[in-house]
Amino acid sequence: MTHLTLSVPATTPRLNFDRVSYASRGQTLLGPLSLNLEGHRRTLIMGPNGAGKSLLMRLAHGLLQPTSGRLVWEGAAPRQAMVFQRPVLLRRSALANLEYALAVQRVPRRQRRERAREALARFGLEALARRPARVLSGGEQQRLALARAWLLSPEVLFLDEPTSALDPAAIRAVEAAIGDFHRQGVRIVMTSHDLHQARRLADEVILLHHGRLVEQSPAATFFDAPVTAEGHAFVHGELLD
Ligand SMILES: Nc1ncnc2c1ncn2[C@@H]1O[C@H](COP(=O)(O)OP(=O)(O)OP(=O)(O)O)[C@@H](O)[C@H]1O
Repeated sequence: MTHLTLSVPATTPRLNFDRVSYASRGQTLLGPLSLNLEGHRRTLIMGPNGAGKSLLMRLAHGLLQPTSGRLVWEGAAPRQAMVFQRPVLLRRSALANLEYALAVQRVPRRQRRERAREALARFGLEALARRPARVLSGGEQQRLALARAWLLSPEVLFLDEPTSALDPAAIRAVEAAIGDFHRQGVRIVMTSHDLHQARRLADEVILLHHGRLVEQSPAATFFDAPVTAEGHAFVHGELLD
């Protein structure tokens, strides 16, 4: 994977959750919660299964609308991309998947091939350009999804459990790519179950439990001296009930 030049933006977009909640069929699944996503950080959203991590991400990225409360970007909403646990890829080659993403962005046809190839090379996929995307391994598919996100030039990248189906080598490759995005100036918001991964990547941790915000702390605080009893239990691998 090629290394990227450093270009951290002077200002990072800030997203305010103001008493946001999300309900389905009369049942509140998330919130109400208030928090800010701010600064050029890597925020890891953690919590047990069903805590509401994916819902929080989907609300932040605008895929879901809150049932009450407000989500507000300070200033204009930034360019955003989202990477999912299992990438949704088209039934065509790796290269054609990226060319299609550029076509959707109305990039002129004559520029698409070169930019798509550049993105494949950046994520170490140039040898797989002609291979059908759906036969790529899980790790290769995830790198292709990251390459596709890269082509959107996001200011904020949301990642929902991007490595939970991958082996250690593929996890390392995806984590390295996330680090490159961040060094390039992209704000990272990511969900993970994995405490080791969070220790490697996080600048800040948000802990959810039963749809509630339990703790939002700098990573050093969260791992060394969590503020809440739930945070303490979570960091020590005890089950939250
Ligand atoms: N569209 C929906 N309709 C009804 N219930 C939903 C919907 N989406 C999520 N839920 C429920 O909301 C709760 C939170 O789901 P969410 O996917 O955010 O959890 P999570 O923390 O990401 O869990 P996991 O770690 O298992 O992925 C779960 O109980 C889930 O079943």
